[in-house]
Amino acid sequence: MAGDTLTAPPARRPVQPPVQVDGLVRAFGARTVLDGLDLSIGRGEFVALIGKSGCGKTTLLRLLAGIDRPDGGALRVPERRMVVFQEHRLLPWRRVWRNVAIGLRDRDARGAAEEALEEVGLASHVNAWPRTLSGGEAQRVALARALVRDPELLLLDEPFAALDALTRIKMHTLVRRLVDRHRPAVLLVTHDVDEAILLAERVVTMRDGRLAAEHAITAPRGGGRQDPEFQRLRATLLAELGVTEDTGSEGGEAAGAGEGGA
Ligand SMILES: Nc1ncnc2c1ncn2[C@@H]1O[C@H](COP(=O)(O)OP(=O)(O)OP(=O)(O)O)[C@@H](O)[C@H]1O
Repeated sequence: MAGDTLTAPPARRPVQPPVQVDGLVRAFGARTVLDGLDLSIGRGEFVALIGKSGCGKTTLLRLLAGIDRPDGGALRVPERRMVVFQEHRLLPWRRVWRNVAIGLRDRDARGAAEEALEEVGLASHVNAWPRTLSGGEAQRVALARALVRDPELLLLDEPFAALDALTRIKMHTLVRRLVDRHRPAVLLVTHDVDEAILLAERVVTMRDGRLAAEHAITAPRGGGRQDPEFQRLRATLLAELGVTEDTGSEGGEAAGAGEGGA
């Protein structure tokens, strides 16, 4: 009879999310910036973090990057993690490919760098000097430098904030394509509500040192700003941030970038 021989199904280990943060605390003097923050990011998940200026977004990102240490709580992050900052941080005395290849132990570091540069559309700039690049090109090199290391976690700290609106739109498309291909877990810190909705799968907001709310993005990708779901979420997020849409003003500085759709 079927079932006589009972073979236990192979024990399945629960899949641990690459990023798991529990009760994170970080204080600077008397100011507690992170006050028991919890966050988890799944494998290949793209999370955007928004919140008023000074609420602690970069502080959290620096802790995840391992640049800073927490005062309390637990933090689990993958070993292979890379950060792209608002400014490109390229070394001006090294050619573009060498900037990408810095610290690579591969025997063919140059080949790997060239491949990554091709992926971001800069195959023709392999031998260029950083000072000859536009802002958008330099940020693409910074992206190539991050991706060439095949990170399990990609931390993006307002990487598009200093770019003009058109370049920003192109960067959105590029980043989404690269993330779809490489599938790292991503945390994007941004002031731009539209950017958060267009790029992420989940948007979390931060207030008083903790996550205040989270929203799964259900707006269809490529639906653009006119999509009703996009509009609804945008209004919700702006309200959470205390932004009055009429004037576009608030205590912080969250706003849209003027994008028709990525
Ligand atoms: N090393 C430090 N020493 C002292 N205070 C700090 C330090 N780093 C951050 N802070 C303070 O912690 C608070 C949070 O800063 P953080 O840069 O994380 O905010 P943010 O949300 O990223 O702001 P913004 O959106 O303006 O970039 C601020 O009040 C800041 O002055």
